Amino acid sequence: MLAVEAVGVHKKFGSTYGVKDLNMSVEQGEVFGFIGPNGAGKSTTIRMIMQLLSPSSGELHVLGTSMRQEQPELRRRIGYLPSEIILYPNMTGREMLEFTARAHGLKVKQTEALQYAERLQWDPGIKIKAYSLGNRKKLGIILALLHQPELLILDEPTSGLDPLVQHEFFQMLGEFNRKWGMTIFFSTHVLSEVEKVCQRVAFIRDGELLRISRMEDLSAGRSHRIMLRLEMPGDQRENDLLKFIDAKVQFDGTYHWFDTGGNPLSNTLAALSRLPIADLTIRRPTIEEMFMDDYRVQHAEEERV
Ligand SMILES: Nc1ncnc2c1ncn2[C@@H]1O[C@H](COP(=O)(O)OP(=O)(O)OP(=O)(O)O)[C@@H](O)[C@H]1O
Repeated sequence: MLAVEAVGVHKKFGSTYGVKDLNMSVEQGEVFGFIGPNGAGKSTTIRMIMQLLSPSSGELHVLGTSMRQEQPELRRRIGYLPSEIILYPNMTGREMLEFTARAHGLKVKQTEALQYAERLQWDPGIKIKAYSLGNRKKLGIILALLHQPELLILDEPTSGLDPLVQHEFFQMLGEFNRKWGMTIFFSTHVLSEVEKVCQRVAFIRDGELLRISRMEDLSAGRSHRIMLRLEMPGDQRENDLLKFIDAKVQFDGTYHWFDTGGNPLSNTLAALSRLPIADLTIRRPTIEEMFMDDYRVQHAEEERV
């Protein structure tokens, strides 16, 4: 059984698409990252998985159940952290925990909620209206975990959490995944987050899923991006050394841009040291650039076939 399976799913809002022809499957027991810029369609997808929106067309299955009809029972098997959490402002954190636990037929002391609170450095004794953004987020995380769900859906879980708490949170996710086989689906726009915990990652943009990659395939053997300004002005693309480093070197009027390709960075730097450098920036490609590179390569291959 798959945890999530989308086949040709579209979601239209009037004349615009939230999601277009989404085809994706998430295995049970997998930690799956869902990456994309603002407005890409991440929350729309998550809201369809959570039955808060219905697909306009296509087939969506969650934990083996079709989303064609309301499936209230399914909610008990899923933990959900929305990107914006709605809470009762006059309750304390502990009262909110008790309230949600009761909805699951549980008492807080039967759950691990207070251990999670300690690990996330969260104080349950404060009124919700007095919580900072980070503390609201921590409460949202604990509420989503309270009933130890089979499938945990996290929409931008780390915004507002400081780095130490983020680290602990990722540790916890890894433990739940290993200990209980919890499937974790989380959306983010931060590469370092998916690198830490995800086995596979999907990239979505403008409502379209561009690609799904295994984490190790995405980052293996990646080149660096170099941005170089030379002492001499003007287009130096015909310079033998630059052509040797990357035959596809580009020039934007001020800077030359190129990739190290499969060459070790030290070889590129040794070659560059023979040029009169005025300014130099070296960076890893962003996740979007990685996906776009893979996407172009894939399409070029498809066109050749
Ligand atoms: N209820 C709605 N009514 C109309 N358009 C919507 C609605 N919800 C989302 N959209 C549109 O669908 C597209 C996808 O939005 P969505 O919120 O899913 O993106 P996202 O990837 O979650 O972005 P963000 O990171 O900014 O939350 C956007 O163009 C958005 O304006």
